[in-house]
Amino acid sequence: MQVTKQGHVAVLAFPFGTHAAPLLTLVGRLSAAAPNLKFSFLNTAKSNEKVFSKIKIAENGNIKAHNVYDGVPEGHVFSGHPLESVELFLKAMPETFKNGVKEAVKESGMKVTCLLSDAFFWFSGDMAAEMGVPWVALWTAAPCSISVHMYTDLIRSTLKGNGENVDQTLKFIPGMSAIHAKDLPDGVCHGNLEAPFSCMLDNMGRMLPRATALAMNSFEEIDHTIIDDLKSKLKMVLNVGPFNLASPPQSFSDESGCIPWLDKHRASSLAYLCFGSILTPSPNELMALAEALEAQKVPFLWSFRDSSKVQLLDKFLERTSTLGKIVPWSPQLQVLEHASVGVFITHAGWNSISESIAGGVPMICRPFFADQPLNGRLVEDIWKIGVNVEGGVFTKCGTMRALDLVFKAEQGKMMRENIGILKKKAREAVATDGSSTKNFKTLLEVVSG
Ligand SMILES: [O-]c1cc(O)cc2[o+]c(-c3ccc(O)cc3)c(O[C@@H]3O[C@H](CO)[C@H](O)[C@H](O)[C@H]3O)cc12
Ligand SMILES: O=c1ccn([C@@H]2O[C@H](COP(=O)(O)OP(=O)(O)O)[C@@H](O)[C@H]2O)c(=O)[nH]1
Repeated sequence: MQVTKQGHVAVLAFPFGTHAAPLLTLVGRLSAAAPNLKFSFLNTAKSNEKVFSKIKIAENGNIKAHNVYDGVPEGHVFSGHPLESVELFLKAMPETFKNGVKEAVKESGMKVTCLLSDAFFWFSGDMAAEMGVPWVALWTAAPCSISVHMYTDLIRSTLKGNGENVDQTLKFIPGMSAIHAKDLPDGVCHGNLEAPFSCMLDNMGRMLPRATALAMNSFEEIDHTIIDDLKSKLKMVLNVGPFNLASPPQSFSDESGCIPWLDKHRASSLAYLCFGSILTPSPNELMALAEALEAQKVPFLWSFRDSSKVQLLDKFLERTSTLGKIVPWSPQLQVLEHASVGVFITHAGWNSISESIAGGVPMICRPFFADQPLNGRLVEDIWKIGVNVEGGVFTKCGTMRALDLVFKAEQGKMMRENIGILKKKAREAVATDGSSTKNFKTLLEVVSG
């Protein structure tokens, strides 16, 4: 599948969480299929450095990183508020990207022929209209969560007047009868609805109908009801994932020797733990989690990124040095495809869930924020491919019970069967005549004009 058309695609990346990485992966796929297209990848310097070092994109020289202002004033002293850098970045938009596009056009000598942005960037509709080019938005989370943002007004008006603590289900939205109001991201019907991030999500839901296409890191067969409903509200909905299956297998670095360590273990015998690129559980939860693994004698591979907290586990590691291994970073795609991994203890970030499905590994979820509670509900109640920790936080007893459920109970057997079915559907979607492959061809036509 190759197109020869020339053009210049301006790509706008959200530099927090794991958003820029899947967007760059998609750009790599598009560039390989359309080698005469130039891609200007606009992102903060810090995020560009991270994603371009980790993602080995087709070296055809047509993808160029452009650093945009991150919104942090010179000499700024951070307060330590977790959202501060995000809100500074949001405040500086869209000027940061408008300036970035101007520079990319000047440097390449080519007018922009398509705008490809993270779906968060609702202002891309106006930017694309001013340039007279298509706007393609990429939603890097689950189909269910973008649908929530499309229905924000209806959710707010329907749930209005019910106390914050009244637990309502969204039975008035197609495909969401099992979703609870408390599962929703902050900014939809709870939290500070006037906060910059909440306003961005609200604007996104209003502006997406102007997008020429909404691309998603998912596959149609995962949730036909919601995806069909999205198609009734948007011009074009193109599920072109799971990205980790749709892209050709990449060489990967395994500096900590994870794969050789996994090779020494029996099939479905161990737990893999990772909480994404932003989060680390509290010290109390870390200790509870460690005690549960030790008490159950479950071998574990733990990707633990927070060097300031890892010493909390020193004593635990001394006692369990023959049981488990802690690493600062793992080749997660390859780990989840390894036969020895029997359960993935995760924060329920979408990329992690998508990769666990691709690997056929049931999950124990401990959601923290954003779309993670919603993803945890999908895992436990809709797809039945895992469980959420009791009470929403790691305790020694609750985690031991969850491990027993997955490894020893009949319910765990059912989870493995269910995720095996989803894994098969995901692989069929990216096969030569699969739904995601067909959608990618359509996306390529839109992007290449
Ligand atoms: O990095 C983030 C920082 C922040 O302050 C807020 C968010 O919110 C979301 C989000 C919000 C609402 C929603 O419906 C989905 C996501 C973030 O998205 C992250 O996306 C990942 C997939 O690309 C993954 O699903 C993570 O769990 C989300 O946190 C990031 C940030
Ligand atoms: O040791 C690690 C930790 C994370 N990841 C990758 O980081 C991403 C985490 O994305 P997710 O959406 O789950 O969570 P977020 O980072 O957005 O909270 C996934 O693609 C993982 O494969 C990885 O490769 N190795």
